[in-house]
Amino acid sequence: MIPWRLKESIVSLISMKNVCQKYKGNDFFSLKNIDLEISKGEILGLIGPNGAGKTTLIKILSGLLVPTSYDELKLLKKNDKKNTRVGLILNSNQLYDELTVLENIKFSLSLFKQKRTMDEIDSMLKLVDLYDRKSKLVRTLSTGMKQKLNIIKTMMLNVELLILDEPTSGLDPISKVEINNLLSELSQKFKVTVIISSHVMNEVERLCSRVVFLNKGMIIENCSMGDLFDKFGKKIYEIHFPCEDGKLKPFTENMNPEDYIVFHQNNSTVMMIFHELSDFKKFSSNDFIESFQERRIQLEDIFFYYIYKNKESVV
Ligand SMILES: Nc1ncnc2c1ncn2[C@@H]1O[C@H](COP(=O)(O)OP(=O)(O)OP(=O)(O)O)[C@@H](O)[C@H]1O
Repeated sequence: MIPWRLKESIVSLISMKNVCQKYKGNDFFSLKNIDLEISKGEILGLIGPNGAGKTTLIKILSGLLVPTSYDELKLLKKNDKKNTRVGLILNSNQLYDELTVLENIKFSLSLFKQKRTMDEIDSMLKLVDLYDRKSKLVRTLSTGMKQKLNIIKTMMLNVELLILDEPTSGLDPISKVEINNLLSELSQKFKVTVIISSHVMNEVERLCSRVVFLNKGMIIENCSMGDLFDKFGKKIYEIHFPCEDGKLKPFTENMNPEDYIVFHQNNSTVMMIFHELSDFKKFSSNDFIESFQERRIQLEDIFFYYIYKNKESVV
């Protein structure tokens, strides 16, 4: 079972205070005043719209980028044997297509001066159903198989922190589920800390124990998945109106603006109400409404909430 709540004995793996990043030539900060603690064993979901700063943060976490300024920056350094402790899997092919599956693993091990027995390699290959393909050239693998190989190859380096940028991008729904199951299994089996940056909200919701929400370079939410859903309640009411904002006033005038968002989608105005709605009959029975739906709240709804609140779109 995926843990929703963080365990009591929290050991901090990474800690940063007031981290800022401004790229050369930009007149804005890509990251602004970032305070973040990452604990051992957690699966952290990094979410936010395009350009929010997720990749920039990942680069800093993996030591690829030194931020413009910071008050504190405790990252995972190479250990005494000079082995890497951070595995970074970017949204690109990090394999050698003209080498076999096994050769790719062996090359990676030798590059990072790590040793694995053939039994250990075989058991990892079996874990991801690639054992029968170990002598095949990587270019003959599907995108999903390549991603699985990328992940186990990195895990065999004994990393303590695995960072993945869009790990399921370009994969079919089955492969997506398989990759997420693999990450969950690896986290539990090897106690590795996992950070994933993703736009696929239902995956983050299912996989991650904590979520960090970035917007315009700032952290606007950072809490356990359980606490986030406690905050927003269990249900959501989604109401579609014909596209005439003015007519919404009778519906919204007695409501707390913090409880709902309004935005346009196709030819409709969509209203999402986030807390128990006392008098929802007035919505469901109104002729003016195109559709009224009561459903379980999802992370994607909360994502919408933060984005539209940030745009001050409340009617
Ligand atoms: N090397 C760079 N030089 C200048 N600006 C950059 C550079 N890298 C990123 N940026 C800018 O910093 C901001 C944050 O970019 P970043 O790639 O971190 O966002 P992101 O959340 O990963 O976006 P996406 O979801 O689209 O991948 C953007 O405005 C981007 O244009």
